[in-house]
Amino acid sequence: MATSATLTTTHLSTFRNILDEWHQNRSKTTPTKGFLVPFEELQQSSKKDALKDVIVAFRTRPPPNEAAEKFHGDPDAQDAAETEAASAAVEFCSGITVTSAEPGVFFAHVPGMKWSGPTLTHKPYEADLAFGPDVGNEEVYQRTVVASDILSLALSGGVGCILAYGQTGSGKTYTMESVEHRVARDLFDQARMVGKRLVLAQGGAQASDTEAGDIFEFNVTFLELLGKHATDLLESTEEVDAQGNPVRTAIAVREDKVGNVRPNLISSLIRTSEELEELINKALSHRRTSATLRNATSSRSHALLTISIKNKLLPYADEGQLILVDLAGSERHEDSKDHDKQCMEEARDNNKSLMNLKECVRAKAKMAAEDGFVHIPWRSNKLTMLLKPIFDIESRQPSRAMIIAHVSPHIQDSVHS
Ligand SMILES: Nc1ncnc2c1ncn2[C@@H]1O[C@H](COP(=O)(O)OP(=O)(O)OP(=O)(O)O)[C@@H](O)[C@H]1O
Repeated sequence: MATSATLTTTHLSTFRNILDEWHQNRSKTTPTKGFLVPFEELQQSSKKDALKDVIVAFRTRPPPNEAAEKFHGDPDAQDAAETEAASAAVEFCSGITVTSAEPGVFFAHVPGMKWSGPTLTHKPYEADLAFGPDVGNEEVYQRTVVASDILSLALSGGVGCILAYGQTGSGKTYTMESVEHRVARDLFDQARMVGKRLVLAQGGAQASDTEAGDIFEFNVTFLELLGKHATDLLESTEEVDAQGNPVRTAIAVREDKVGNVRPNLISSLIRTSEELEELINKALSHRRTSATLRNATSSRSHALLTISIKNKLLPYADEGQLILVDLAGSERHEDSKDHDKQCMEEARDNNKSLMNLKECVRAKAKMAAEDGFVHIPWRSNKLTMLLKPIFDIESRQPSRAMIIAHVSPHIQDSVHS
């Protein structure tokens, strides 16, 4: 049985004691194994064999500083107001336990109530990787994007996709923006290396001055999907609506006559890391944010950055694609109850598209594991239609999806998690 928010707050100290005891017992029985390769050795590591088509990583954010301090108890907190503030803060930090490890697991500590008093059920969830609150953005990037070799896959004509998934306020944009900037930093160096190998393989002499642009052409689009409405984040506009949000041209998301989903977006030719970085900054500054109960700067939309990579040496080869997706947050009913009608509809459409995405990811993972046919319902939603290169089983292109699932540390979110 799940408890209400009030009940959770009332029994926080009991929950904290149960949790402390659980942590003590767990450390005796299950030593944490940690990551297979230490961070310092990651760059040299060649652990790239047997990569899966779908890789899932958990990430949790640290609680705000003052909440962490209060969680460990303030013996001097005497008055009721202080205790109440401590209780409110404590809610932030006791709902889950994520230990950084590979393979990874997170425990949701689900509060409940029995005749004998408050209880916590410790539910484990497994994934390929897990990042606790102490792991920084560079390490997350190295262990996900770099270790899964997604840039090389896209440069070799495949489709690489990185998705940040999770509840609103759980840290998706924090992760994804850092991934986007690091991809901008690394893509052209990686392209130069892949390009040189290609020139050699074609019997050409390895020219030390081969540049990424000699071999590849990079075109970038940036789409925002809010509810059912798609717009182009690279479109500049001065016009704003009654809420002060920029008014942009609606973009149709549909299959064309030959089955491609190619929305009519501004496509920018990019030649250097700096140009890509500038474009990302421009698009992100256009992204709409609004305050929600859980996040003062919630994005509330899906943002898809797509880098198409044409190989100039192999004009008939498939174009590689790198798709970086900062998904809209899933919102519980309680999180959206203060929304106006339009926001409610958007939250409902967002949740629906996320459900659909989950179905497609599960079907793709099942298909990869069983090596047989599984129907992937990617046509049911605009979001999954935009991810057709990943989900279409008729596609000849190899693909890999890395899902970074963000888990809120808040105890009242454990049921949702
Ligand atoms: N790992 C982290 N370390 C430090 N701060 C973090 C971390 N993750 C998130 N934050 C901070 O938490 C706040 C919420 O994060 P963010 O906006 O990324 O959440 P979100 O999941 O994208 O939310 P929404 O779906 O509402 O847009 C931000 O202020 C962000 O800087």
